[in-house]
Parts: sequence; structure tokens; C-alpha cells
Amino acid sequence: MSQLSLKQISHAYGTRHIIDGLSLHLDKGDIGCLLGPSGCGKTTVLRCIAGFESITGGGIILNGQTVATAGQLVPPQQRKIGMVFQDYALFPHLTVAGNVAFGLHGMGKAEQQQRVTEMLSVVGLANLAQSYPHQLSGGQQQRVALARALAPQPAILLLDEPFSNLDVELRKKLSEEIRTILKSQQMTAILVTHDQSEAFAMADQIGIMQHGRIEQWDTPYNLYHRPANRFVADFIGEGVFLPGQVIRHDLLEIELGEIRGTMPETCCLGCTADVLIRPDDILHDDASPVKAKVINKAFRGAEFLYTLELESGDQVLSLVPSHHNHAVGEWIGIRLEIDHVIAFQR
Ligand SMILES: Nc1ncnc2c1ncn2[C@@H]1O[C@H](COP(=O)(O)OP(=O)(O)OP(=O)(O)O)[C@@H](O)[C@H]1O
Repeated sequence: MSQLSLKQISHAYGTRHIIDGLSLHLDKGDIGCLLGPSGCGKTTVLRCIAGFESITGGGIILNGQTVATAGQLVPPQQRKIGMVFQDYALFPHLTVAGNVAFGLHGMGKAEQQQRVTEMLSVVGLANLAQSYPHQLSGGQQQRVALARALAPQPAILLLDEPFSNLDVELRKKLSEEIRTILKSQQMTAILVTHDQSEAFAMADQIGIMQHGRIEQWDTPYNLYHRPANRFVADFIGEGVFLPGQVIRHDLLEIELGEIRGTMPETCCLGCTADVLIRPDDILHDDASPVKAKVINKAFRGAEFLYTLELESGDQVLSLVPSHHNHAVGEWIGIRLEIDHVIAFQR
């Protein structure tokens, strides 16, 4: 069942067009994410959904109700929206329980207390109900903020860079935990971030934004393996583009060998295409006749990410199990093992 639809929405600050005919759709219980470079308009989209900004074109439909069109705006407090921000925004003078109860006015005392207990148990903080925010860690404070936002059972939850004040390890853990909590509540949510691993850990659908538009709205898997254009291919994951000759409509040749797969229509026979090579497409293989020189290496625990120079001078990346510890300057054997072609016209 559809919970949120943005239909060709536009927004301008004065004469500056920030959002330009942007559409997306979420069903109930879906977690969406807007991911893109700084300034592309992610927060502005969130503010339009919340009702803090009006739109200059298109429409926003939330839970079956049109909440915004050009010139018409349902005020934020009538939209049943929950929000979680990066700075937690907890009330320092209220206990954890008091913070969670804050949005529950209009409810009987006993019912309110029951809801607070239930939400604190959902976020795993039942034992901290009487603590104050300053007595909690950053991750715990963010879970209180989440419980507070979920308590009034909003139609949708908006999360604006919710983990950016936390260290990398905690971010990863908390994004997985919060996804589990949202799914357990069947809560529809939109997350804004510029951290790809956060987006991948949390979202069912991700919109890659550039200049106020969504370049591709898709699952994390498809964004990585089937990027719709060069911008998305560049933005998502790691990799390099190598020149390739289009030999047939289903065959390309690059320096490292032939690649089979369906070519995009824009790549004509005989043309040179730019072929995306991910680090997991290049395997280290001592027996391979193809050699490459180690230019750089980054230790990642289980793996090294090697930057390798081919004979032509072009560079590729390769993820290699970290017990293969080669020195910079060394030539190592590599083999191309690529599942499908991602190529764009030059
Ligand atoms: N209140 C405002 N008045 C004028 N321009 C604004 C206002 N808020 C944002 N902008 C501009 O709108 C553009 C989009 O801003 P927005 O905050 O939506 O981007 P973002 O993708 O969320 O960026 P970031 O990742 O850096 O938070 C930016 O160029 C910004 O300078």
C-alpha cells in the first residue's frame, strides 16, 4: 500500500531552483534513502515532505492525503510526521521517559506510560527510563530520539543524517539496529545521508541525487551492479573506467581480456566505450600471465585494496585477501573475473 508519493516536485529558494521535478514512491514499511553529494538538495526534499518548505510544482501524497501542491500546504503538525536529527535534540531537563512521553499529549496517563515503556523496550533502553540525556552515550541518545519519534505512531519517519555525530563503528552498528527496529514496527521511513555504507545498511530503496534530481531510484544491489548512468556508477562503490572496444553487441574487449554481456544501446559496434571495473572484478592469481604493478595498498583487515598499474599505464583496483601481502612496486599476477558489463559511451 502506497504510503508516500512525491510526484514531480519542485522547490526554489527565491529564484534559485533547488529541486527539479523529483519523484519517488514508498510503500508502507519501506525504508527509502536520499544519497548524494553535499548541496544536491537532500535535506530540502525532507523539509518539503515535513511541510517546513512549500513546493513550487508537483504534489506530495502522504498516507492517501495530498499534503502539498504548488500554492497549497497542509501544516507540519497535521502531517503525522516523526523526525530524527543528527544532534538528537533531546530535552536535557527531562528524563529518558519524559522525552519519549513528550509527543503523547492527548493520551491518558496510563496509556501514555504503557506506550513509553513499550517504545523504550523496542529500542532496548527500558533500564534507562529514569536517566537524563547527559548520562547517556551518543548511540543511546539517538535511540531515545528514535523512541520519541516513533511513540506517536507517525505516518512516516524522516531521519536527517542521524548518525553523523557518531564514530564509524557505532554508526554501522546503530544503522543496522535501527533498520531492525523500523522493520519490527512496519514504519515507513526516509533517511538522508551522504554515507554510502549507512544507506546500504538501512535502505530498501535508494535515490541517488544530483542537482535536485534523482538520477536513479533503485535497490542497493541494482545501484551497485546496474547503475543507470555514469554519475551513479562513479558515485556508488569503488572502481575505475577502462577503455574497451565494442566487438559485437554482446562482446567487449579491454586490456585485460574479453567481457561478454549485453551492451548499452548507446555503445555502437567498433566504438570505444568506458567500462567500469570494480575491485572485486580483478582477482589476484599468481598463475596468470597478466601482470600488474602494485602502486598503492590500503589495509582493510580481511583484505588489501591494491591500486595496480597495467602495462598500458591504466590503473585498476583489486580486493585481495590480506594474507597476500605484496610490496609497493612488486608485479603480481591478476585475472579478470567479471559477471556482467557496465559500459557507457565515451
Ligand atoms: N534556507 C535556505 N535559503 C537559501 N538557500 C538554501 C537554504 N537552505 C538550503 N539552501 C541551498 O539549497 C541547496 C540544497 O541544500 P540542502 O541542504 O537541501 O542540500 P543537502 O543535499 O542536504 O546538503 P548536505 O549534504 O550538505 O546537507 C544548497 O545549495 C543550499 O545552499
